[in-house]
Amino acid sequence: MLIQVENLRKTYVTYERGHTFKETVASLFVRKQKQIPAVTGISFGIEAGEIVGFLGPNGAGKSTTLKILTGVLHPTSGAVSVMGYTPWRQRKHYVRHIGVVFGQKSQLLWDIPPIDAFYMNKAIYDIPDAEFEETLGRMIALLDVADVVRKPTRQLSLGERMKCEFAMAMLHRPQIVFLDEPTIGLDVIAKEKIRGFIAEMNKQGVTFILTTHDLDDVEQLAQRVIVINHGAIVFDDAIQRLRTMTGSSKMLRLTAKRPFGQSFPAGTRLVKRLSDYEAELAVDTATVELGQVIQQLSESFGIKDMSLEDPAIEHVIKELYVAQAGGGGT
Ligand SMILES: Nc1ncnc2c1ncn2[C@@H]1O[C@H](COP(=O)(O)OP(=O)(O)OP(=O)(O)O)[C@@H](O)[C@H]1O
Repeated sequence: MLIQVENLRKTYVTYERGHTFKETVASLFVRKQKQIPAVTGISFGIEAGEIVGFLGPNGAGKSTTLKILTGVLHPTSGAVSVMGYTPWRQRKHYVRHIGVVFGQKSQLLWDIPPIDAFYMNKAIYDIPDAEFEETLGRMIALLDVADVVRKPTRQLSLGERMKCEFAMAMLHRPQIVFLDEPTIGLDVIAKEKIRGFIAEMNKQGVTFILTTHDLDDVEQLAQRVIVINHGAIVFDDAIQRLRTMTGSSKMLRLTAKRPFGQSFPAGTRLVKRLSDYEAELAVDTATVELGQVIQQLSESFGIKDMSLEDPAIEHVIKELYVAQAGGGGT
């Protein structure tokens, strides 16, 4: 196992200042402690070569987990082993094996071109000349940034800068790369380019752990998803399993020849009636055969047009969040 996390907890401790002037002055003398349980005992393992997506609503504890895994934050309790390292204890040696890209925080230097920052990293990581030139050439070609890397960073578009952030993160050939919202704010084309790059690096053996609010990132990249809510894991499995969690495993959009009546075939649920002739049905393929449903629909209403889709993953995720909000923590 490349990454092993056991019962990880992080409780932030902050001090209340009070709202009024009097309370603020009083808080200088007697500080009232406030505990924020950001991660409440999570465990998981990640194998080499995986791409794992971390999903969860705002404040769920994703960044906190990622910060602990990259060694910048100490947990309150629990154990983490990444390639045999305890990230926050052996940070100096550990960081040579990992890469980090934060969509909201640049690793490049604003006033100098990325290429100069790359050479600074070469020195920091002590990368041999030949290895560095080879990796740099490969990254520049893959990301198509030959001209871009020579312009001052502050002149770059967000998409160009993100490509350079990725190039920089890969120069010391990390085996694991942590990504925090890597496609945030990017246009469709830039997103595709970045996702293509991640997939290519993964083919070459790099393990990726990414947090994102963009479900397309997850759908296109991750084989596995860990959903975290209120600091606890509420789902950890293959992305395909997420789709089937709502029970209805196929969405059927139908345009009929005759107007719909009141009843639809058993094993289907009317999701949306778009008109007298158009409707969206959820088909529970665990209890009824799809072919049978289609035949019944054809007999009852006639089929003018029809499409079949998996349920939107967004829908499943929303249900997971809601279920947790009602059920409290684990
Ligand atoms: N330095 C800190 N001090 C106190 N509380 C913090 C600190 N950092 C995060 N928190 C709190 O811990 C909880 C988890 O935050 P975290 O940033 O890990 O969530 P997240 O899942 O990454 O959210 P987002 O999607 O909004 O980035 C939140 O309630 C947050 O307010």
